[in-house]
This record gives sequence, C-alpha cells and structure tokens, in this order.
Amino acid sequence: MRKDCRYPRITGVILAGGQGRRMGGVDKGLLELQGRPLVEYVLQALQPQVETILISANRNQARYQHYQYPVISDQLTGYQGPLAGFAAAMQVIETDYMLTVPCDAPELAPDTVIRLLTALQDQQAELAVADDGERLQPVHALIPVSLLPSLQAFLAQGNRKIDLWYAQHQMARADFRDCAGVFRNINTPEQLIGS
Ligand SMILES: Nc1nc2c(ncn2[C@@H]2O[C@H](COP(=O)(O)OP(=O)(O)OP(=O)(O)O)[C@@H](O)[C@H]2O)c(=O)[nH]1
Ligand SMILES: [Mg+2]
Repeated sequence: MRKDCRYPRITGVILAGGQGRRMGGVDKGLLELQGRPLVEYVLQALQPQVETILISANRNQARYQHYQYPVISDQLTGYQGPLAGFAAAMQVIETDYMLTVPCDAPELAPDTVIRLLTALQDQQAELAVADDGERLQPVHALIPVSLLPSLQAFLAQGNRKIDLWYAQHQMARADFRDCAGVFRNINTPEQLIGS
C-alpha cells in the first residue's frame, strides 16, 4: 500500500448484508465457489489495498467474525439495500474514507483503490465510483465518511436508491473499461455453476 501523503486512510467495507433473493435467499458471502466462501476471495484481494476492513452482514454474524474483522449489521432492518450497510459502517469507521465492495464479485481488481483514488483526485470530486464502460458499478465506491450526515438525511426521507444519493454529490467515474470482467458477480445458481 502506498503511504505517501496523497493516500488517505481507507477502511474497506465488504457488503455481505443482502437477502440473496435471486440465489434462493442464501447468504451470498458464505456461498462456496470452488470450495471457498465468496467473502474469502474478496478479503484476499482487499487486504493489500486498505488499512483495515469491516464486514457488513445481517445474518451469520458469528461465521463472518471468524475472519477477525468487525462485523457490522444494518440499523435499518429488513434488507433495505446497500445504503443501509453504508450508513451502519460509516458510523463506526475511524478512517477518513470508506471503500465499498460487494461480497459476490470474487475477481476484485488488485488496483481498485488506486483507480478510484486517482479518479477522485483528478476529477476533484467528493466520491468516486467504478465505471466498467457500459455502466456504473455503484457498490464499488470510494466515499468520505464525512458524508454520513448527508446519507442519514437521504435515508430518513425514505430514499434508498444509491444512484440518487450519488447524484447529490460531485461524483468521479473511475475508468475500469480495460478490466470490466472484474465486476462479474454471482447472483443466481446458474452464474455460480458457470463460474
Ligand atoms: N448491508 C447490506 N448490504 C446489502 C443489502 N442489500 C444488498 N446488499 C449488498 O449489496 C451488494 C449488491 O447487492 P445484490 O447483488 O443485489 O445482492 P442481494 O441484494 O443480496 O441479492 P438479491 O436479493 O438477489 O438482489 C451485495 O454485496 C449485497 O450483499 C442490505 O440490505 N444491507
Ligand atoms: Mg439486491
């Protein structure tokens, strides 16, 4: 990890708090791909890139604790979406920035942080989100924890859509066109079998 002054302190947040409806309601982070839970692939790719890690989970917390990182559950109950996980994590994070990644994309790029941080700085934005060339990958994002009051206000108004919250802030798009395959994620049993 680069330690120069342009590299802020970052906590990686693995989002594993979803309902996994398309997978039949299973906890996707614990779903095994070639004998290993998906969360382990993401942990391995994330560890060299960030100072510390949190796992956002709403079930099987004891199993996630086994990885020796704090496990944070949403305060908004009932699987209200990734922003609920963002808010719960931001309340406990002690670094200036949070990098969010989903638990179900096992090929996480080794330069995810560098690309997002470079985009953030070059575009002088508040937050940065990955762009695979066709679409935004909204849960691959670098976000300052100082935006927590903004997020809480957004959620308190009943909003849950991630793109709408990003639209309230200056958002940099980080270019991942050359490696769009890193966003391949596993949503259905067919996708798991095909992996
Ligand atoms: N903390 C938290 N994370 C969530 C929530 N909903 C989705 N996520 C995470 O956000 C990421 C993207 O969500 P999806 O790919 O739709 O996963 P999912 O919601 O579990 O799956 P579906 O129910 O099939 O949509 C995944 O890493 C999920 O674990 C939530 O309510 N809370
Ligand atoms: Mg979902």
